[in-house]
Amino acid sequence: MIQFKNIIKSFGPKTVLNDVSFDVPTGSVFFIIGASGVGKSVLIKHLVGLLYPDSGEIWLDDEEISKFDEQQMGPIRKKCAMVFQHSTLFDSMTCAENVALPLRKHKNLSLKDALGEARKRLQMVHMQEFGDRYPPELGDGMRKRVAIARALTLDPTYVLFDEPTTSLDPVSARRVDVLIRELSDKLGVTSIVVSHDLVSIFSIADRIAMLYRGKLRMLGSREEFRATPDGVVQQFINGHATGPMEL
Ligand SMILES: Nc1ncnc2c1ncn2[C@@H]1O[C@H](COP(=O)(O)OP(=O)(O)OP(=O)(O)O)[C@@H](O)[C@H]1O
Repeated sequence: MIQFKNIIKSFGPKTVLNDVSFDVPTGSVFFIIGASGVGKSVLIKHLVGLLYPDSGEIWLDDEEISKFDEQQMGPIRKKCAMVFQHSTLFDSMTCAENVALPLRKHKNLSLKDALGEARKRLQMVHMQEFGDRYPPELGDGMRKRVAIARALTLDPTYVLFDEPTTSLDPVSARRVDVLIRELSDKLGVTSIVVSHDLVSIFSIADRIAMLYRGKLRMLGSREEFRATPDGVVQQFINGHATGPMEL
């Protein structure tokens, strides 16, 4: 379980997160939503030690990671893998070699064993037949799935997705949604997804946290979000140009 407790984070005079608290239940697909610039990426960067709160606590499986130094964050980064918005695959390596890279680095496997493990991860994302292809030969959706396979190499408990469907065509986006759902349902992975994609949110989220003007505006299920009388939430989830939201 992940717990954010009273997180405050400012950059200079600008307070981005102002007393944000919520829990992410284990095994769930948990979405963090909100307008551009509201602090969604800032929040998830705290989970891998890319940022630290000015005050407040972050707990991950009974450890207060917001107090951890760089060395202590090492094992946390294995437990908590991140899939960045833009694919960070190496173009000069095959997909299997890309996925094998963290195994070679962290598990000291031989090339042959690492490639064998990599092919298993590619199978998890339904990309097994593309192991010998190079990333530039593939479309954006397939590259995203290879990046997800690479994030799975060290058997993480948590996978953080930063806008995984942004810039994908609708069919590829839905395939990525299905995959994120499968990772939770079949492997028990807890997925934290930062997204604006309303179709994704309302197809696969177990729980949703909406940030607004530095605060947690609402935490709930898809049904609770659909039913809320909160005008700000309704404007956001219905994508209305006008309404009470201040941008
Ligand atoms: N390292 C940093 N230094 C200064 N300001 C930062 C830093 N990182 C983020 N910010 C600011 O924090 C605010 C929130 O940024 P963040 O990237 O979390 O937004 P977001 O909700 O993920 O937006 P988007 O949906 O557009 O990606 C922005 O105003 C951004 O400029």
